[in-house]
Amino acid sequence: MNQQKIPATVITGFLGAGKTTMIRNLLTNAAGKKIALIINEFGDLGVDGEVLKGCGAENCSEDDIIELTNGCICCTAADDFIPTMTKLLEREQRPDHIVIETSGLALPQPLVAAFNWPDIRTQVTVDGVITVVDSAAVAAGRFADDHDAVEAARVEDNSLDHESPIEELFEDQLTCADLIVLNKTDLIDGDGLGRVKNEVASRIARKPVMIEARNGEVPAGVLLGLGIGTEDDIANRKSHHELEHEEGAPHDHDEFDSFVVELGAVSDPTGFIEKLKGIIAEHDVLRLKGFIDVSGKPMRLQLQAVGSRIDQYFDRAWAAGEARRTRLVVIGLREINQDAVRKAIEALVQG
Ligand SMILES: Nc1nc2c(ncn2[C@@H]2O[C@H](COP(=O)(O)OP(=O)(O)OP(=O)(O)O)[C@@H](O)[C@H]2O)c(=O)[nH]1
Repeated sequence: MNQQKIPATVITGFLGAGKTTMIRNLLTNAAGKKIALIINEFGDLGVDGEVLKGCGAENCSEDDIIELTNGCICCTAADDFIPTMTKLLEREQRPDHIVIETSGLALPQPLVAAFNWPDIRTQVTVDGVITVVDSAAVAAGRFADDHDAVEAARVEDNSLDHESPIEELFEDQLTCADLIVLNKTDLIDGDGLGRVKNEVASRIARKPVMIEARNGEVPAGVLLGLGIGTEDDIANRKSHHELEHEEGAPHDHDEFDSFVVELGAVSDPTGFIEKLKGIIAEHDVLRLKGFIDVSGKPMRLQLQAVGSRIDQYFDRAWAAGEARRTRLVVIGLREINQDAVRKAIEALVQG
């Protein structure tokens, strides 16, 4: 039986950071995958929903864009978010990926915790939390382009149960992020970008996984892992080059690199995954996706990692006559040392 779960990505970031712009770009560049969008906006009254519905992307129809306007998604998860997810999962044509755009004031942690709800946990896997940062604002010593507007919205909003000052919210959104998108880099110079990177790094204890973007243009493979050929069929075996030139892809993205590592069976998947985390951190791997052949197990272990978040579950039995193997697609920045990553991963199964 196929027990494939639907990956869900949470996108956070302050008002005006560029979340909607990034998602809009994503919808026109989604490698033919069907995306459902849950948008939580209660401050700016359905504007983002209208913008996104208006983009006419085939893989995300108006029905697939669901707006939650009854309050902050992280404060009302049980009343609003969970029933919405349940309905989405009951649909005959289920999405390939769920994207949740939180309001700029949401705390990601409670939302991520909501994915542990019994009905949801069995059908959906949290792919990752992506936090979009307004680099121009941060370089100028603020967190948002209109800092006062964000603060005013926070103070005025009666539906917010949490009263974190804006700086704490910024830190929470960064701390929870598996991938940080430094957007609006067109508005700053190299020195400014350096300051932004330092500022972001100084606010989180662990090593942040950061990428730079203009107008939220990040390939769907990097952002959501879409179109990355982890399966064996030719249609899915898109090379790095092909991925960059998908129809509708805005630009070529020479700043990213992807490659495949193939291995034999893994006898200790827990130890393997733990060590894989170290390799991901050491080599700044942005995303890793694939499956593991676990010795002696009839099912294959599906694996997806965004930054240091790794999720794994047995998705289906190996078919009769199917060659069992471990296959991982690795995505990093252009500078990634392919050989070193490959050797490090290979060494994990060589005892
Ligand atoms: N110069 C520049 N402008 C950008 C970039 N990304 C987004 N913008 C602009 O910034 C403004 C805010 O972008 P949105 O995508 O609406 O931001 P958001 O995070 O969705 O904001 P809210 O939905 O209000 O929380 C828009 O006018 C965008 O056109 C960028 O990389 N560079």
